[in-house]
Formats: sequence, structure tokens, C-alpha cells
Amino acid sequence: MKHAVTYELLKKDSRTKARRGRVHTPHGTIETPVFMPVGTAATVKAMRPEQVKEMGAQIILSNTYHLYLRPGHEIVREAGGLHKFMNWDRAILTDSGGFQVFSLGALRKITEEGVQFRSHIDGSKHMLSPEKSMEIQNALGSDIMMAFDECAPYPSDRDYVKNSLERTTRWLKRCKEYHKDTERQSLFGIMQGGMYKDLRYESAMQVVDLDLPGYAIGGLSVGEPKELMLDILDDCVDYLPEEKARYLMGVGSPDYLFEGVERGVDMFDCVLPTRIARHGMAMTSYGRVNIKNAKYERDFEALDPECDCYTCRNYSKAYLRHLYKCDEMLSAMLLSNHNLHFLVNMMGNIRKAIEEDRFLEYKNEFYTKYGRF
Ligand SMILES: CNc1nc2cc3c(=O)[nH]c(N)nc3c(CCc3ccccc3)c2[nH]1
Ligand SMILES: [Zn+2]
Repeated sequence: MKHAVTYELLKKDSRTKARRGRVHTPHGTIETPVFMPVGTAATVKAMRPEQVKEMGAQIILSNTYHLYLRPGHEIVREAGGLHKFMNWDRAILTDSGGFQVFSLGALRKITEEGVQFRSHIDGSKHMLSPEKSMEIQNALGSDIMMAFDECAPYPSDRDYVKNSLERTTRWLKRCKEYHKDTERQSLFGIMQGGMYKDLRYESAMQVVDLDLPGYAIGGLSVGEPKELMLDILDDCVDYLPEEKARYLMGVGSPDYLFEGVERGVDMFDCVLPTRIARHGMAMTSYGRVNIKNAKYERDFEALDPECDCYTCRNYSKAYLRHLYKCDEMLSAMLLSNHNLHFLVNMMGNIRKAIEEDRFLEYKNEFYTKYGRF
């Protein structure tokens, strides 16, 4: 049968595992490596969809957990699905809710059936299961649906991680069983295994055995030291088949993106660009700028001299600092616009560098200018 989502490998870097590819979806083609903006409550915060599209974003992420609790997946279904509801006609990936229940919901109990939790909004009791997660994602109509999994906390002991990954595999089989319309939406499996390379291998073999259109590396970016994450990634990316898309969940800031690309990852997500914008922080070619710093009071230069985004073309640091100090809404709008543009633009430069076989040179050039992370 034809899968809704397919991966096309275009070029492999000659010196690293970096690769240039495409993810074909019913809502357009995604050039990879790609950074995917997060739009948790069916909006990329403080951004209109036209702006997100205009900067070149090809896919955005949303959340089963949040949309199930509010407004409810049946309302989104009646609206004609998430694309229609939020006026976004490119690709959408939705997470399965597992991670969000652990990170947001007041967790009550994990059983073979699924997860019982209380809503972080009104404390009401709910149950998420593989079947429920698939039902919700079918209603949302996302192009890529993530499997219902357990992201083991860090640190977790080996026995817990082993039992957890085995239950996650059983849940994945139930997701695959439940999901019928494979030509409209594709299910991605998620490799777990904590910080144990042999368990990562076990999880990967179990997940890949189900022959899905794409796979994610889960269970990382959960508070572990950077060196540990990179050490795990050195090996576990290769446990996934070369001919399928590889998505590293929850990663990341610029340095993590370079490290992930270098190890063969195609897709990334991160809430940072819009989250730090709301706290007055900007990512620029010369490192992070904390706009509330007094040194910008009379700085009438653009935020980033090398950026051509709407914010950098029209406003100064002094003005952006003023907006932030006055707690004006335009502050989050302008900084979010720049931060998203910065990461989307950086990934475009990474794709070009891989095409021209100078990925390592670009990485070193970026690090030198950006400075300490
Ligand atoms: C920040 N670090 C981070 N580590 C993660 C691990 C997992 C994981 O092991 N399993 C699942 N299902 N999701 C994870 C996520 C959420 C990613 C996301 C956010 C928003 C929208 C769509 C997708 C993670 N995020
Ligand atoms: Zn800019």
C-alpha cells in the first residue's frame, strides 16, 4: 500500500553522517534536514500562519494532549481537521500525548492499557491509550502521527527502561493495528531505551520490525548532560534504516541541531525560539542577545546585522528593549518572528552546505561567530 509520507535520500556528506533528503507528504514536500516550529495549541505562538509560511517553514508540530483537553478533538474534526481549523495548508506532525502527560499532566498511573492522568487545566480525570491517541490524531488529520510511547524519565534504572521500552513496543503495535487510513496519515514509530546503548538497539530492532514510513529517536533531551546525549546518538541513529526519515524529538538549540545533523538526523523540533522570545532572548549570528540588558538602551542597530527578517529590517535593539520593558505584545511577536526565521534560515544554510560538501566548514564558521552556546 502507498504510504502518505515517504522519505527520499538525495545526498550523503562525504566526511560525516549528515544527509540531504526530502520528506514527501500529502501537504507538500519537506526539504531535510529541517527544523519544525512547534504550534502546541494549534498556533505557533505570536505568529500568523502566513508569516510562518513566508519565512520558509514547511511543517509545524502540534499536540494531541493539548488539543484533546482544549478545544477537544471532536471540535477540530468538525472544523474539518487541524489544517482547516488553524488555516495552515502545509504539513503537520502531531505528538501522541505520551510525553506531554508526563511533563504536564498530573500523572496518576501507567498501566498496560495506557496512562491515567489529571488535566493540568482543570484537574479532570482522563485516560490516554494507544487507541485513544490514534483516534485523536485521526480527528486532527495530521500528516505524521507519532506513536503513543513512554518517554522514560532521566535518570531511570536499567530494569525500568527495559520494561518501559517493551511496553512502548506493545503500544506501537496497538497504534499500528488501530490506524487504518495509511494513505492519508502516516504513523512514525519511536525508539526508546534511555541512556543504555544495548536497550536502544533492542528498541530500534523492535520498532523497525514494524516497517513504518518513518522513525523517531525519543527519550532524549530530558535533562541528560549534552555529552551523554551525543554519545548515545553516535550509535543509535545508525540503528534506524537509511531509507526512512529520522526525527530526533525535542532537539533543539543551534548547537544541538548541528550535532544531530552530523550524526544523520533529518527532522528536529524545539519550543525554544518562541519560548525564549517571550523572555526577551534572541538567537543571533553572534550569539544570544538578552534584549532587556541596559547596554541596548541606545543601540539603534538591528538585532542581527546578518538577518533579513522583518524584525531586523525594521526595528532596532533599543526599540525591541523598550517593547519588552513595557511588556508590549509586539515584543513577543517581533522576537518570535526573528528567532524562528533564524533557525529556519540556519537549516537552509545547512542543507546548502551538505549539497556543496562543506557541512563541516559551515559548522565551524557558525560556531566561531556564534561563540559559546
Ligand atoms: C524537549 N525535549 C523533548 N524530549 C522528548 C522526547 C519525546 C519522546 O520520547 N516521545 C514523544 N512522544 N515526544 C517527545 C518529546 C515531545 C516532542 C514534541 C513536542 C511538541 C510537539 C510535537 C513533538 C520530547 N521533547
Ligand atoms: Zn532577524
